[in-house]
Amino acid sequence: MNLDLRTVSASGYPEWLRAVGTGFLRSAAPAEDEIAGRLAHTDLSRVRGVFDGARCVATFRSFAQELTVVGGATVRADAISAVTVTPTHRRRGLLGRMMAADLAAAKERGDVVASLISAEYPIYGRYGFGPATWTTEWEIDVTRAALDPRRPVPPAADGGRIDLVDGAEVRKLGPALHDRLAARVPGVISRDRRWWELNTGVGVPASDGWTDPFYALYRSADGEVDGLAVYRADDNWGDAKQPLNKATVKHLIAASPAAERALWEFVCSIDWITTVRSGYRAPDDLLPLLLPDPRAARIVTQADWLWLRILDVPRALEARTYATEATLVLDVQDTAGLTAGRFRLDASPAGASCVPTTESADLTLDVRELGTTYLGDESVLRLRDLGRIEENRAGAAATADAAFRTGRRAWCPDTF
Ligand SMILES: CC(=O)SCCNC(=O)CCNC(=O)[C@H](O)C(C)(C)COP(=O)(O)OP(=O)(O)OC[C@H]1O[C@@H](n2cnc3c(N)ncnc32)[C@H](O)[C@@H]1OP(=O)(O)O
Repeated sequence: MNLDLRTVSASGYPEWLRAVGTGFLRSAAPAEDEIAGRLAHTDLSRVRGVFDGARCVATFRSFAQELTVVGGATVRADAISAVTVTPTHRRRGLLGRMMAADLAAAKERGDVVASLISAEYPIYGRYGFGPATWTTEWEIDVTRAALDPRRPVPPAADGGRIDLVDGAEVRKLGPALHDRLAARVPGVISRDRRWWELNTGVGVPASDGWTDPFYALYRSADGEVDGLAVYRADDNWGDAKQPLNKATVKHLIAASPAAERALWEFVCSIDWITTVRSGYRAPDDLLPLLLPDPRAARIVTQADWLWLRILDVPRALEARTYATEATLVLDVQDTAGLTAGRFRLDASPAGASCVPTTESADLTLDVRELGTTYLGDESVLRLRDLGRIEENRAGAAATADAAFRTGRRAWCPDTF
């Protein structure tokens, strides 16, 4: 059987998109408006498919993304999405072929990392990816949170204000707010204009059944837009005529802790709302602890989120800053041969230099583990104790841990 791996042409795109749906267990063919909308915003040179005759049986797409690293700089990521293999063609190495082609092209282009959100944990480690951020979702029983029901809309105390606005206002003001979030939170990924459009109902395929959410903007005392909460509410009444409505937060981003606290307090203060679903947050989000009774917040999801594959060790490690000064020789194993080698890292809070070396290694690790520790979210000591990082010099794991970790955890607010 001839299984032809190739980039997809505009005329082959509808068939490719149909195959994506099949892989994600959606039997309905994509509608015309969905095909046209996606095609207009897709770089076809980065859309790959495997064709069995005329039928597309495997799909893979990547696009350019900026990823914030520790210290606030960004690196260019090869963002991978729409990975599917039709069930009739699974486990014949099609994903392996598509991945090898895409990562080789990314390396050639000079991308520093590849990124993805993994559908299932066991899929991507074999290609050098490791989970670099985690996520937590809470469900809050507002009636148990010990919030004072008489309090006015926060946050009168700091002079800021909250306004409900429409999608057009969010498209205008959201990008600059997001830039400020990206400058301070490692793990944040870029959002282009289309992201803001699709997330405010513009260009959404009719079959998706868009309904407007509520958009709450927080402005600081000096009028700066410091936060945005996007939420929807359901309509649920108890038999005794009590409101039992649930608010589900779709997005909540803030450029200051004051804005973040104010928006959570706001969402937890809306009359009729007795339950708040937080959406996917950093595991150390302010949310549970800002409630007078944090036990009102129950964790409903805790899982790996953004996976990273380092493509260029020196550029990746030089792009970020470190909590302490440290000198470490890292022996990075990479069976795909994309960035293997021994590197001397001279790290400091101001930046780092990372160069190939022949000095003896302090730590030996697979590129997977480097991806997992890159944003400071996983402990080098823990990975050593799991047997995944080899400590060649006593104390090196503790030194690396102190340098790589961050005070607040990395967070990727988006999926792709
Ligand atoms: C970033 C994203 O888009 S995430 C979305 C990923 N897609 C899905 O989850 C949709 C449903 N699943 C699928 O379409 C397919 O199962 C895929 C794409 C995950 C895998 O495609 P395949 O072509 O079957 O993978 P391939 O044959 O190249 O497998 C390579 C190796 O990975 C393993 N593998 C592949 N998928 C899985 C899985 N879901 N769980 C565990 N192991 C897996 C294979 O067993 C094989 O192992 P081996 O090298 O030890 O023999």
